[in-house]
Amino acid sequence: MKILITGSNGLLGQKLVALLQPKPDVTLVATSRGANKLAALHPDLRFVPLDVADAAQVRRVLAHERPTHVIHTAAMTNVDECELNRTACWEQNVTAVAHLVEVCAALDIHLTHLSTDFIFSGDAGPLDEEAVPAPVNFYGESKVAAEQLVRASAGRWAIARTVLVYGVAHEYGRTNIVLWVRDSLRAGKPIKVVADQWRTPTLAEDLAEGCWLLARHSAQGIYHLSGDDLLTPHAMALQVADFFGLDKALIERVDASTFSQPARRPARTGFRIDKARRDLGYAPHSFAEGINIVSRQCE
Ligand SMILES: NC(=O)C1=CN([C@@H]2O[C@H](COP(=O)(O)OP(=O)(O)OC[C@H]3O[C@@H](n4cnc5c(N)ncnc54)[C@H](OP(=O)(O)O)[C@@H]3O)[C@@H](O)[C@H]2O)C=CC1
Ligand SMILES: Cc1cn([C@H]2C[C@H](O)[C@@H](COP(=O)(O)OP(=O)(O)O[C@H]3O[C@@H](C)C(=O)[C@@H](O)[C@H]3O)O2)c(=O)[nH]c1=O
Repeated sequence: MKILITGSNGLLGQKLVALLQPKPDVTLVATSRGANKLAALHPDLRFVPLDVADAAQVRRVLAHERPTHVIHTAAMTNVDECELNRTACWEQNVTAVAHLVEVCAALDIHLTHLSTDFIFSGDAGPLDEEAVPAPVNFYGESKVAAEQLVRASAGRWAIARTVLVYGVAHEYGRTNIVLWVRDSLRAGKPIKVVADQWRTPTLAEDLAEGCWLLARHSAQGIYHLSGDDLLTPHAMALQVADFFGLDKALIERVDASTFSQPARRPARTGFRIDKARRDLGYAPHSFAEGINIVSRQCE
């Protein structure tokens, strides 16, 4: 099988390259906007520049590469930036998906599309695949619209929804909950962490494995691929501090009454992953194991 991934410079993209590149029965094509960040790590990686918001590039690259599967990870993932720059958010997260859906259906390419718990209101969680979307921020709205395009596709598709992904990436501009807590406490910096949001945080390597399982089986439908521990960010922060032996007094427990971000966050999400366990054999690490794995990758 020939797998083309979009957003290969991103956190999930980098884990997919690390997972798929060594597989003898997979021909891998990594694509992303801008220069390839993985050339030094994977010198024999086939990399093709692809801005998925450009319809002509999508058509040209997919027609030339002729993958059997696309794993679409590229997106604008800064939720606050999406709230403030809605045009760019819609371009990257919706218009781009319209191009991919059109070409994948025309060329009979199986499309795995990445989606999020942020399509939900956060009124009740953890959620299974039957839950009804009701987003509370613009990023969530864009990802609902993207799912609707994929679900209306005439082609073969799977939607992989995930939650609060954490891990270590190379030359990576963004942080995530585990690294942000560890690095803040190591620097002696006090942090305010919410105790009224609920998530099932996801190790990036587990998400990559779940996406591989979907592609390998050319699975069809919606799958929740997250961790299985339902935790608040405050509880996560305490676990990170304990693991690395850092000062928990620097962690201030807050809630929505005193902590807010430019974009609203859904309060209670998190996913039930029974369907992925049953259908795919998906088996994520616990949050504690995930912190341990991250610690072994860090400088
Ligand atoms: N991270 C998380 O907690 C969660 C992520 N998800 C979803 O999973 C997917 C992967 O997330 P993650 O790996 O964390 O995201 P990252 O932000 O780490 O990576 C996204 C990558 O997509 C690239 N990109 C953005 N726009 C385009 C474009 N038009 N063409 C090509 N590449 C583009 C970015 O490149 P550049 O650096 O140039 O911007 C970036 O490298 C996304 O679809 C996201 O919505 C869902 C739930 C949780
Ligand atoms: C920055 C910050 C975050 N938090 C909490 C809020 C939130 O529950 C959690 C993560 O906050 P962040 O703003 O870093 O991440 P956030 O934008 O909430 O992460 C989201 O990213 C997109 C891509 C998704 O698809 C979602 O699943 C989710 O992972 O940590 C604090 O408690 N204090 C803080 O100072």
